[in-house]
Amino acid sequence: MVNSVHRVSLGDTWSRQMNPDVESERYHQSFNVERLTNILDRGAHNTALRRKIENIIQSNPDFNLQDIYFMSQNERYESAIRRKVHIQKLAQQLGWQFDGPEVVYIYRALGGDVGLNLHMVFLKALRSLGTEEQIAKWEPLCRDFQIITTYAQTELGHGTYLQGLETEASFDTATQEFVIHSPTLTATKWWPGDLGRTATHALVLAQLICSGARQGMHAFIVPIRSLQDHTPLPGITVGDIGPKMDFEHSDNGFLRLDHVRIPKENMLNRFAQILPDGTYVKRGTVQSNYLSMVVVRVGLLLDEVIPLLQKACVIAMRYSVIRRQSRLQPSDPEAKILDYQTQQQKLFPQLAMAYAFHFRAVSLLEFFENAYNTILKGDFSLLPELHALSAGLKAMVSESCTQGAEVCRRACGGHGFSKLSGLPSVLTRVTASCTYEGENTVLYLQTARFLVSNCLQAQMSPSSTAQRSLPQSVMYLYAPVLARCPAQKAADFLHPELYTDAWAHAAARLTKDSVHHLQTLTQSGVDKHEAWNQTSVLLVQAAKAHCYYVTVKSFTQVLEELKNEPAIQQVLKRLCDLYALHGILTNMGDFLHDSFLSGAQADMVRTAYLDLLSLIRKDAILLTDAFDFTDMCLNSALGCYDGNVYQRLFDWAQRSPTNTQRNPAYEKYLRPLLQSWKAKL
Ligand SMILES: CCCCCCC/C=C/C(=O)SCCNC(=O)CCNC(=O)[C@H](O)C(C)(C)COP(=O)(O)OP(=O)(O)OC[C@H]1O[C@@H](n2cnc3c(N)ncnc32)[C@H](O)[C@@H]1OP(=O)(O)O
Ligand SMILES: Cc1cc2nc3c(=O)[nH]c(=O)nc-3n(C[C@H](O)[C@H](O)[C@H](O)COP(=O)(O)OP(=O)(O)OC[C@H]3O[C@@H](n4cnc5c(N)ncnc54)[C@H](O)[C@@H]3O)c2cc1C
Repeated sequence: MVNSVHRVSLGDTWSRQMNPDVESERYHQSFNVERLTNILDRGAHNTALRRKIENIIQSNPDFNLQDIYFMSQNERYESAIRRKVHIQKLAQQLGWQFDGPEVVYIYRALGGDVGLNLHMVFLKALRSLGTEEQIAKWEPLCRDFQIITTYAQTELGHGTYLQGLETEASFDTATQEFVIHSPTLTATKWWPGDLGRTATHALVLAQLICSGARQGMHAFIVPIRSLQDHTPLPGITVGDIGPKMDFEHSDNGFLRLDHVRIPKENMLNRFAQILPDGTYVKRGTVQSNYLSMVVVRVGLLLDEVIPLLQKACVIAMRYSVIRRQSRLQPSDPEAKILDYQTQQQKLFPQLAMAYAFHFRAVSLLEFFENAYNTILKGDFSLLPELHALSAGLKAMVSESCTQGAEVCRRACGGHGFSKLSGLPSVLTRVTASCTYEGENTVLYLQTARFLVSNCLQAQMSPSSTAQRSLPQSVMYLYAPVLARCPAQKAADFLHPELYTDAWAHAAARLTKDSVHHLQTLTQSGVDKHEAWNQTSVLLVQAAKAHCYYVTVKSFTQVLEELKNEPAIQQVLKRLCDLYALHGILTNMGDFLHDSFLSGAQADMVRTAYLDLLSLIRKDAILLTDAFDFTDMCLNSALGCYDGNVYQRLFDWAQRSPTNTQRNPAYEKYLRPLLQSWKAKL
């Protein structure tokens, strides 16, 4: 079997010997797993390229991920840098583009455990905010790693509120330079990855001051370390921010700037420029310089966040078919824990979500690819919708993937608490994504702002011409919404149109309620900002429902495109149904609130949902196999393709330094303690 050989750790002797409990799950295939993998990869050619890269990585000992669970922070950092440097050498030898698909696949193969990730964030910001000449100057330096870069925006005192950033960039007309300065302790840059011990240049986001006026946040390329000996340059204080919950392989850092001078050309000028006399010339809005965050938010869903939930699902699902505990019938052998309905209820919604988010993120990426070039040319018409979609989806996906990863971890019982399961690392890593690139609540509120402004527009001009000009993703706000769900039996809830309408109804109702709440407050004399704050819990709820709706809608569109592949369509439809219905069940209050659903219909939803669990059960392992993670990438004793969990857990534990080194605590404390009683025994 070509595929299984690809997936297993070739160095492991037991990899060829399948655990029969996992093997039996693969006997009867109701759909073509390879074809589903190709769909997820967006083409068989991508699957082939990805596997080629994975084989190169897997057979090269320089990329070994063994033992990372036993490493200190320093060791993790050093090994991540080592891997990155090897990748760079390999890319040169094999003629890969430095930001080509190969590099994305290497990142995946190594579970993201590579250094210098902020280099790509810098590059995305350069391409978004720099002029063509600036890109032509700096991009080759990045490509060849003549410089190592980071993105330094967040400060000790501010991360979310970018208007509050304190770092100053004052233009000096006499020398035609910017003076970059941290005026207070709270202006210290804090958190940027690769800053603490590595970067030579930082893209510093600072308040531009020219001719005495503050012009908002702009981006400046600032050299921070010597290219000769890597020491901090004059005026620079830089270091590592200390231990973190995860991201130990990355040296998140701090940076203080004491009147550091940089040339005028180092301000990224796509959307704004300073004339030699200090006149400020604007080509966009203050928020144009936020574009790089939109770009990064879109990219990290498919490259970083969603794969973490997919991995958690693979690990927990494979473990759940080899773990046997208790009996379903007193006379039966012990049951696979995946045969318990409660275990299915934990894991299958996470699996459905992993698929739903994947397809939603692909659709967002396609929208982004269409909008991005027009935005770069100064046409901002699609930017508000792109910002609202990317902010809301980043928030929903990271939050749900974090919750999902924890569900998967706990579903593995005690072994899920062991780092060797791979699950704690998945969890702590995905947790970070709820905060970086925009804290989630704040991002939901950005989406809500877009919903409110479109809802108000609809109220003001309800004509059909006005409605047609509205952004695609919020059209449903204007469509006549059914007051009651028409379902009469459980099977009716398996119609994609029915549950998509249900989600549209809930999202529209929550948005309209928020708008009504805002209007009632302002009409009663409450200041509009205070009214916003007093409505913000409702607004976040509306934004979440909107994101759920667009995700359900994307998934149903994917199903329509699979009309000619009935087996795959059927298995994915079950996941789509489960995703939509699980959301309705867990937010039932929103659907009962205005009697859109009746109590009897709520029971039908539950019936349809529970029936789906047993249907998905027989395909569960194949659906996780389709993600096609290699054992190396999973790095999990519980999640390996061959299912040899117990042998692996035992063998990996032997490698712990605590089992191979002398115990200093015995010499220092335990021996004296034990020996003090010797005379009396
Ligand atoms: C590869 C994996 C490894 C992991 C790497 C991790 C790397 C991590 C890097 C980082 O974390 S970098 C730092 C990221 N920081 C943030 O994301 C900060 C979050 N804050 C913001 O985005 C903004 O400050 C804010 C929350 C949007 C608020 O900004 P502001 O107060 O200026 O705006 P508002 O008054 O709320 O809105 C004004 C107006 O502007 C529109 N808008 C806001 N942001 C954008 C945007 N990005 N693009 C386009 N438009 C935007 C907003 O909708 C308003 O429009 P109107 O409603 O007035 O039309
Ligand atoms: C692993 C990691 C890597 C990072 N990498 C980088 C990097 O490379 N470069 C970089 O510049 N930064 C980086 N960051 C910083 C990150 O972008 C910020 O921490 C993030 O944007 C959140 O900002 P904050 O810390 O100021 O949170 P805060 O805004 O202080 O959030 C604290 C609480 O306040 C609430 N809150 C704040 N404002 C509002 C509001 N207006 N309305 C309602 N509630 C609000 C939030 O919802 C949250 O509950 C990184 C962070 C992490 C954890």
